[in-house]
Amino acid sequence: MDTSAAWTALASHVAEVPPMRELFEHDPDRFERFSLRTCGILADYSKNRITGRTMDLLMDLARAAGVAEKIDAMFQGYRINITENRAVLHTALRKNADEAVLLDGKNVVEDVHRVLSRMDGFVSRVRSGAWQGFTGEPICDVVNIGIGGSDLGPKMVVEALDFYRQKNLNFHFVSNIDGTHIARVLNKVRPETTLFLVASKTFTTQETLTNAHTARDWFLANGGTRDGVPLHFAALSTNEAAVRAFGIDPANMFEFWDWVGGRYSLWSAIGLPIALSIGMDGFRELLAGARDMDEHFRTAPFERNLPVILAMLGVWYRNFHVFDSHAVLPYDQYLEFFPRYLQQADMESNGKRVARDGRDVSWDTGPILWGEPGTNGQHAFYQLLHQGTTVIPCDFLAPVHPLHEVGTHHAILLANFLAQPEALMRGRTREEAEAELSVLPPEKRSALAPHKVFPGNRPSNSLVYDRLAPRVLGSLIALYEHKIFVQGIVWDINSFDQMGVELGKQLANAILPELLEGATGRHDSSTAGLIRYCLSRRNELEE
Ligand SMILES: O=P(O)(O)OC[C@H]1O[C@H](O)[C@H](O)[C@@H](O)[C@@H]1O
Repeated sequence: MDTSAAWTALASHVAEVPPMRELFEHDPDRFERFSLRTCGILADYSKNRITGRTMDLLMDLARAAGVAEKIDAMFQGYRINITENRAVLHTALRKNADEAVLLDGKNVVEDVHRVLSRMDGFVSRVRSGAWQGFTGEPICDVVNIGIGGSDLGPKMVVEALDFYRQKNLNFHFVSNIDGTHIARVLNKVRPETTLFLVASKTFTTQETLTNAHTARDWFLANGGTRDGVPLHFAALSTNEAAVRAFGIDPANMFEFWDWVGGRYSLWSAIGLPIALSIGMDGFRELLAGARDMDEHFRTAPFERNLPVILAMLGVWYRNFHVFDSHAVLPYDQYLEFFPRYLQQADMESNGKRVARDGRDVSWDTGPILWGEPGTNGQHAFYQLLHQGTTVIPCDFLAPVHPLHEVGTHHAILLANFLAQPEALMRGRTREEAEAELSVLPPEKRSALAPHKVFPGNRPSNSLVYDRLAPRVLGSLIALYEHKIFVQGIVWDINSFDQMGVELGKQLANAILPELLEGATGRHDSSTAGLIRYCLSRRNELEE
């Protein structure tokens, strides 16, 4: 990859791009040239270190990497997850019922809509109160027990769309094996009125099964009856045998399939908490928004294709400027969990070091992704964004309209949302800094001025949508999914496995009996020392 003509051309082009301030001064149409409206989102990518030629070269690289062919292959259900020999078909989860996607000769869209209509029935019964707990009371609290993709997506969307939530239902998400997590939730709910959704693609995940057992024990110890279990426990999974073995009736299981990656699963039965919160119509709107973006991604020419553009800008920074991280900064409190959700989507997908053929890559792959809502972040880490020695490309997101009616908050929020990318791009020169300090005596001025200089030329994208609603949220999430996909193609990695999470799990399984039985196995002196310390300190504390 890094020896291709497109790659080499980009490598020598880096030095040719003037600072952004200059580019804006010389081109009054820069915003028009480098912005795009699609799927309810205005994306301004003009505050990037790019010229028209940069974009041409980046699109050459995308073409050389075979992005167009790979997009087709994904949508058609080819087994592009090569290490697991699986298709990658989260896009089939949002197809209309009259469309078809064939996998091994079977139309998977039929399965998708069969499960959607089962979800529909369940959702309306729970929301209307027709679904009753073991004492005949309706459900008030839904506790989703899952981790990773079986937690982050539904949790992020339920929170993001809380405005649309049916207000007599409350949602809780338990993921961590740390018992504190479930204990705190169980303290807030009543067994009579609580519905537990055990969400796990594999239904073998230690955290989820442990938490689910704890929830069931709590239910039975607090007045719940064995006959009542089916009224209070449902499973969202691909693994019917394991669901049965756990004791959940398959009638209460909402199914999905191995061609849905965990981090791409919120569109499947894993989205049941979303549907319970905003209703099935809202959930279908979310799917429709993702479908809008799928269509855009599949059909728009690369030059006007938002996921491709954002992906290639990311490649530009990661590989040709060697910037390590990428910040996602929603100026929308409802998107509080969006960066955290994207961490799994992006870092589990593209945190890879071998190419598809198993050879070590000689180029950088996925960046560190992180972020917090604005304006909070401004009062925490933006100092580094503006004046630190490292450059962090940012995505700023904001709604034009708020979903509340409190005072002038939204204008202030938007002013900040607009000012930060401007400040990052423009910076402040030494002369400007000195001019601002003109009231000071010259020696004080020159002592202070360097601290007030902002280098500027720091890149960002701004994404603006009307107001946060299911449809545009669906488009936004799918935008990032496809961006990650394109980058994985360019980096020639398999974005769809996650083998890097295995080793730690295996070692934890080896250490657990040592902690329970008090014997130390074979470890390096650091790990052995820590185990010994924990065991002896625990004994002392328990005395
Ligand atoms: O849904 P589950 O099978 O319980 O998996 C939950 C999570 O577990 C693993 O650690 C994977 O790295 C994640 O990709 C996955 O989302």
